Amino acid sequence: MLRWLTAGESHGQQLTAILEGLPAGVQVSTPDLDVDLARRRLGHGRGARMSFEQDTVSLTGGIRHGLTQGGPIAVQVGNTEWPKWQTVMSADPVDPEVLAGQARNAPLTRPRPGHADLPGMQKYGFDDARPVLERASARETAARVALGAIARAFLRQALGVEVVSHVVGIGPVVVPDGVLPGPGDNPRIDEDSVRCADPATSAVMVAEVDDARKNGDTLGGVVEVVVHGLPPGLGSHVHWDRRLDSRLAAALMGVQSVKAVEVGDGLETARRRGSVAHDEIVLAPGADGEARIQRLSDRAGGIEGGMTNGEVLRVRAAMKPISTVPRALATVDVATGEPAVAINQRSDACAVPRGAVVMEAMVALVLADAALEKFGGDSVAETRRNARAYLDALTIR
Ligand SMILES: Cc1cc2nc3c(=O)[nH]c(=O)nc-3n(C[C@H](O)[C@H](O)[C@H](O)COP(=O)(O)O)c2cc1C
Ligand SMILES: C=C(O[C@@H]1CC(C(=O)O)=C[C@@H](OP(=O)(O)O)[C@H]1O)C(=O)O
Repeated sequence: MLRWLTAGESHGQQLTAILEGLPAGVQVSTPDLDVDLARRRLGHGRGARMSFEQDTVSLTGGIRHGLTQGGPIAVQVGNTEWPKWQTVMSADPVDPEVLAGQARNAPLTRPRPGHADLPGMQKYGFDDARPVLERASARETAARVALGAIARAFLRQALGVEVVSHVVGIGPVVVPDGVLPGPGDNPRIDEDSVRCADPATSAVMVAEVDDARKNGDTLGGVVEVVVHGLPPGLGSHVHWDRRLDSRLAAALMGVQSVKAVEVGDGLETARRRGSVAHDEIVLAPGADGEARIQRLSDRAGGIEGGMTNGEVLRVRAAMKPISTVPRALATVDVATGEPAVAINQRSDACAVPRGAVVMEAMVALVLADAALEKFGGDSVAETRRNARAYLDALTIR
């Protein structure tokens, strides 16, 4: 079983993440994590912080000379702004007079509709939104992306699996049907400022973000994660919490701002008749010339009965618009009980392109867990052997 946890606040010293259960021998080092962390900072519509945040990453446990050792892997991602926040975010008590002189420490009492501020204050008994927004912030996704890079390395080395993503919608602008990134397409898609695989739609998305920003507004959208090279049989039909689709949905829904998850053609499938909703099975010659099982379509998004079916996996996550709206929304000042406008500090205008990289990380972590459940292995070589033996033994393939 693969387990992972993150800790740390948006303006704290650093984020910390632990990944436990990965086999030994996975080749991964700091530059691999840097690549994905840098991808997560990009995107038209990003806020000011993403232009200067460095995401200084350190691997502090579980990896030696570029290879995993089989023990828990510890990762730290430093926050560039820590020097400015070290008094306000100090773990240890600070002299109240020193704190009183810190403008940054002024209580935030005008909760933002759509953010965690108000329910978090009510639940944890705070009269200041600071402790809530510090942990609710999607800053935490930097830690998940660092772990996702490790899971990605494992999937690639053990199974030849590639996880890619693209933005399929920003606000009302959506890509045409049929745009599907191939296994090596991430670098090309990363070059597009909204991570859209269709250049014509990308230009309209950029204009939409510019228009929202000009009008003091924010946008959400939809990302699709596409996974190539998965064997059939990851996940299971036998119990709800072993289904791969339920595990993917929980992981994606657990990303800040995600409001819906769709597997394959999802909602559209519900509107179709059965005769045109499923993926018919045929025998056709494979690369080696032998007859192999193939599908005439991939409407299911590569999952049937809670298991991978050997086709390309496609999952979508819908992100709501950023809740720190510059044209600030109505709220109540919880200190005075008077009507007010919500807190509005610097913020992303649209985080969908960055969100796509986070979704990749979550999908990679869930798939690495499912692959280890199916194939086991204390070394990546053992996982690889087990997977090969399983595939070779399939009577129907
Ligand atoms: C990558 C990413 C970046 C985000 N950036 C911001 C931001 O700059 N400002 C903001 O108010 N919300 C931002 N959000 C969304 C908030 O974290 C989210 O609205 C908050 O957690 C409450 O949403 P929830 O109810 O879905 O958890 C971002 C989300 C993601 C995934
Ligand atoms: C810091 C990140 O995203 C942050 C997510 C976020 C939120 O409310 O979710 C609010 C903003 O934080 P700040 O006000 O410090 O700029 C974003 O920048 C990051 O992704 O690394």
